[in-house]
Amino acid sequence: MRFDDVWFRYARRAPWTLHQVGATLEPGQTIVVLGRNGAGKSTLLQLAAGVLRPARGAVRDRPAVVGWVPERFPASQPFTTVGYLRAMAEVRGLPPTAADPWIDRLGLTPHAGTPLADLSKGTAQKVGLAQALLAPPGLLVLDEPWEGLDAPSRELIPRIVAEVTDGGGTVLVSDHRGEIANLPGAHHWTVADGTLHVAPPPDIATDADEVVVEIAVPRQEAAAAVDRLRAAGHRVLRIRDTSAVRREPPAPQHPAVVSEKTGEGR
Ligand SMILES: Nc1ncnc2c1ncn2[C@@H]1O[C@H](COP(=O)(O)OP(=O)(O)OP(=O)(O)O)[C@@H](O)[C@H]1O
Repeated sequence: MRFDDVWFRYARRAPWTLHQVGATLEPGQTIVVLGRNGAGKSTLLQLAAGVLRPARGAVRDRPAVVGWVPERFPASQPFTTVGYLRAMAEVRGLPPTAADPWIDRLGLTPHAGTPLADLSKGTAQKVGLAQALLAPPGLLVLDEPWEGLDAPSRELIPRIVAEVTDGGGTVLVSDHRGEIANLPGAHHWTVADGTLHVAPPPDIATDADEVVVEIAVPRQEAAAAVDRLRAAGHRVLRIRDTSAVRREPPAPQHPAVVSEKTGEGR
């Protein structure tokens, strides 16, 4: 997918919010969008998701399934949590019960019968996250997904991001809270002065007494391996699924988990 010389403004005579945006998003990539308040991060994400349309240029080759989590989930809809998510599953062409695993995983079960309008901000955000994940997204767009979430839910975000990219999806996420450190290997895009600046993933920073050990594990064991490594005090720096990036057919490939022993029990 790519931004092909995209220009956008909110009104005909208004100054351009974004101009001359050109960038490519590859399958399997995580891209973190940085920038000061009002720089245009949300605007860029909405253009990526197809919520906004460019005034000039185009967003090309957008994946068929887009998961879009806005900064504020619009909770003023006449549904309960379970009613909304099951209806969204049907909109996606799925059985209504496809919503149930996400209700469970995101800790929404106690709120299943609660009207959306009565949910706390964090719980409403989780409903927004669940609806975006009902069908595996080829593009997942997360606008400040950590906002309002409790600590256990915040820890879920990097894991969900890794699952989407491991499956060959692309994740575009904005971040002004510095949670970016939890998405190792992500590309950094910065929006400033109405334009987009693209940078490759920063080099892995290591302490003088550390080494990087690359290991490969079966795909279905990757999440458990990451959990075990972290529990043992290692830093997991990057999860790479080269098969997904190259669009090769699913087979017994081996995603690499890069781990560092800190020696300090971090
Ligand atoms: N619906 C709108 N109508 C008019 N102007 C808008 C609209 N939404 C955003 N803007 C303006 O466009 C600019 C970019 O806003 P945007 O929300 O994309 O920035 P942001 O980087 O996401 O900011 P924040 O971190 O505060 O969410 C800002 O000047 C904002 O006021």
